[in-house]
This record gives sequence, structure tokens and C-alpha cells, in this order.
Amino acid sequence: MSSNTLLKKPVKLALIQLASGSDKAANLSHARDKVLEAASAGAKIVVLPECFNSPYGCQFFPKYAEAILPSPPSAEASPSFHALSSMAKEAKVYLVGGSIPELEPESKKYYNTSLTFSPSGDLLATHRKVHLFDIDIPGKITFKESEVLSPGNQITIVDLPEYGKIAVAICYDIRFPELAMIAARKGCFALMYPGAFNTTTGPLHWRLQGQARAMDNQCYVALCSPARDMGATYHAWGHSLIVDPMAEVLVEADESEQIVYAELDGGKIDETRKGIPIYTQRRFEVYPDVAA
Ligand SMILES: NC(=O)CC(=O)C(=O)O
Repeated sequence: MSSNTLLKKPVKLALIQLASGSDKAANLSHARDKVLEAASAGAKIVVLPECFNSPYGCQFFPKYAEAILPSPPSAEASPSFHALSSMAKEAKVYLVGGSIPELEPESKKYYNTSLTFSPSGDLLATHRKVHLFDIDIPGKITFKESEVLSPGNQITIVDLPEYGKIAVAICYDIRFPELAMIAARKGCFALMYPGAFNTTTGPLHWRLQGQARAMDNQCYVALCSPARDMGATYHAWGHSLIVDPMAEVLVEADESEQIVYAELDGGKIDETRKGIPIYTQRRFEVYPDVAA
């Protein structure tokens, strides 16, 4: 076990592949139990899935949306914010709080938003899904988040003082390697993606996207899905997974509710970058358009 300049000390990461239903309060309470379970197993960074407090679908966003700003949000207006903050504090973990439908009260715009909290329950970062999930695969799946949601406009990098920097992005964001590349080049040891691929795109692309982002950027990548519910309108792929900097899948769930864990080690980032030194071999003079 070793550390490096990106990851100061080894850390156990947990992804909670949560089974959520239509009752928001029940979902929040269930998430709390699972976060505490992950902490008891030694996890210090815990990730929840996309839309963990609601069913996933455009028809559900307005009903489940809550305000996050203005600050400080009240427990009535922002129950998920408060629940996440208290579970992080109770479990004493860094918590990447999956995502929740957000209503920005002044603009009346809706967002798909991820909140990250410190072990003392303080909000560290807010990521609004940058790339909205608009796809149309005839006969298989049509989804248009942009009919209801607005996109976020920022790459989100979060400093976890004891460990180093992570990037947080949501689901469809993983299909845009530019975002991952910039975050990695700014020194993140891991890219965290709460996500909910489906039974059409999941088998083809979920693992591949996770491994591709890890291989390109030689850092850890985590994808955290909801458990599959065949009674829901959207059938999540599940298969939450953690990939190491060599693009090896360290752990992968099936589609049922479970928690997957892996130990992240800075030495693995060094070893990978030493063995395949693309970080020092880039030729930005040949492709200046992508230089940061
Ligand atoms: N749900 C998403 O945002 C993305 C997805 O399912 C896919 O890219 O496939």
C-alpha cells in the first residue's frame, strides 16, 4: 500500500447500488442505512446512484424536485440535502450523494444535481449534469431529459483534504471524454459517476465507458447505478463498478441491490503512469486545440 501526490493515502471506496422506489422519505431512510453499513465495513468515501431519492424519468423530475439554494436550505424545502448532510456526518464519510432532481427557485429551472458532503456534513460541491440524456434508439429507448431539465455548465472537482481530488459527473457525462480528461489533468485521483444506464445501452457501453475513461486518464473510475427494478418505467442496468488506473475492473455488481468496495491506492496510479508514460508523451504542439 502506498501513496502518491494525487492520492495521499489508501482509501476504501464503497458504491451503494441502492434499490429505490416511489416514496422519497423511504428512499432517504434506506440510503442512510446503507451508508452506515458501508461505513461499518471501513469505507471512507461512499457513492450513491443517480436519482437515488426518486424513480428515474422525465415525468418524475418536477414531482420529486427540491430546492438546494438559497443557503441554508430548510429541512422541509430540501429534505434530501438535509438527509445527505446528516448521513455523511453520522457515518463520518465523504459522501457523493448520487443525484437528485433539483428545482432552482428563482429561475424555476430543473436540474439533475449531485451533492458531495464532508465527514462533518458540510456541502463540498454541487454538480449539475452537464450533458443531458437525450437519445433515440428506435424500438429500444427514447429519452429526452432536455424536455424538463436544464444543463449544468461546470466541471466539478472536489478536494477531499485527507485524500486528494476527485471529479464528480453524472451518467451521460461519462460519454464525453473531454470532461474526464480535463479533470484528470487537473490532478484528480478518481472520477466518480453516479449513473443509470439502461438495459439497452448498459450491456454495450457501461463497462466500456468506465474502462475507457480509466485507460485514457490512468486514474480510478467509479460508476454507481441504482439496482434494477423491473416494475419501474426505467430499467437501470445496475452493474456498479470500480476500475483501476490500468483499466482493470476491480469489482462489479450484478443488477440487484448491493454494495461494492475497493481499496484505492496511489501507488497504482504511479505504477501505471511509469509503465505507460502517456502523461509525459503528449504532443500538444501537434494537437494544440485540446491543450488545457
Ligand atoms: N441515463 C443516462 O444519463 C445515460 C445513459 O443511460 C446512457 O448514456 O446510455
